[in-house]
Amino acid sequence: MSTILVINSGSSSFKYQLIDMDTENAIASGLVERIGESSGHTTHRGPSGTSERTLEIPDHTAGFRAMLDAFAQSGPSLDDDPPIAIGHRVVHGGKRFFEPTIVTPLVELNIEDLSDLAPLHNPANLEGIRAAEKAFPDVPHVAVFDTAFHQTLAPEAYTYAIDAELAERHRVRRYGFHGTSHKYVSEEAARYLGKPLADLKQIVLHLGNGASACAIDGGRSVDTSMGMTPLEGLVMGSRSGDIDPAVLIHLSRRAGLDTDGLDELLNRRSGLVGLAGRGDMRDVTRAAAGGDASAERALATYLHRLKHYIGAYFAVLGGLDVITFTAGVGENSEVVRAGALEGLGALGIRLDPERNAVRSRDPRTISADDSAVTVLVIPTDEELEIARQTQAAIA
Ligand SMILES: Nc1ncnc2c1ncn2[C@@H]1O[C@H](COP(=O)(O)OP(=O)(O)O)[C@@H](O)[C@H]1O
Ligand SMILES: CC(=O)OP(=O)(O)O
Ligand SMILES: [Mg+2]
Repeated sequence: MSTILVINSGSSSFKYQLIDMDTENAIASGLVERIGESSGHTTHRGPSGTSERTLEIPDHTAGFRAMLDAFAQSGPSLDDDPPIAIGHRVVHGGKRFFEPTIVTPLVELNIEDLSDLAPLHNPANLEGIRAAEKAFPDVPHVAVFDTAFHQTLAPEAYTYAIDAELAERHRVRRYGFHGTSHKYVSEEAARYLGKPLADLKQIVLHLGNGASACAIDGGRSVDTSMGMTPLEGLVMGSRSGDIDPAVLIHLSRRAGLDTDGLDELLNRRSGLVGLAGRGDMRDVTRAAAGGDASAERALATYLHRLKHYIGAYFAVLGGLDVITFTAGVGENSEVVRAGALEGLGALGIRLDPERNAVRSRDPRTISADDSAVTVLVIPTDEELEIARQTQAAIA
């Protein structure tokens, strides 16, 4: 059996899947959570069921070891049947990386060099790569970049209107993220509808802990809401998304916040956390339904921003065939889907409330039959997409 192990590292957690490339089925998958907190947690699903452990996981290296222990204890054995390659999600590829790339010491240096553009993500990605190289020194490691899918953005979509020379020197431009997910989901949408990708104007709303919108024309990313870093755009779990840049100037002058303080504010104490004191959309929608005023405000702000991007991308695309919701919030929250599309009948967007209420792990249509724009829910599978690209890179 040829398998590929995929590591999708986040700032305080990582997900993994061992995928059989002949069938594209996950033989094992799991989650290592709360890395760096006093009690970490692992969940491993393998052929013999699900096993969980609570233990201290100080860093991603320890997290990787905890994953190897889970494989050793609950199977399948990675010693008896080692993967043919390891695929790694790397969030920021800057201007250098547009393709899945076999990891070398030079590639690692470049990923490290891009860390200040993705401080929550690239250091964790690199730590995952290094731990994996120690455990599997004899197989190729492939980096698959979140930024790669957005290489098709036109200059007017990636340019910030500041001093051009300064921007060039400091690599300031829109790169965009979640590209692996936007690519996978937009291709799945075309497949589900039985229509050529080349004929479709699509908006994909990737709403997880981090969230981004993407306008896709004929399979090419033409605009996306995240920017130079994964901070711009939509309201997220703990990130602000769009904000008047002068707010930073004001807060540094009047509230005594230095650059680290501003970084911490915008990346960790903003978004749903900043507005409602909690970053998980399940808690926010529950509290809002119970009449909690700050949760109501947080949800309304989140939905207003989403609607704003849907309208903007309709205009950028010059028409629209499909809107697809994906990732944790997009796949699971009927309240968010309904709220984001409420009042968009004039754009030909009409939800069917009964279809929207269906809970399922399958791709599904949630728009009404008379809706000009088809609205879908499609579960993302970044790990499968990374495995496919890893296989192509080593072929
Ligand atoms: N039933 C649900 N209703 C609303 N939100 C949900 C539900 N299930 C999961 N979520 C949201 O999904 C988020 C995680 O999404 P996910 O795509 O796994 O994020 P990430 O990959 O960024 O960690 C959680 O923080 C939670 O807010
Ligand atoms: C790029 C990004 O924000 O990723 P995540 O949603 O996994 O935090
Ligand atoms: Mg994610």
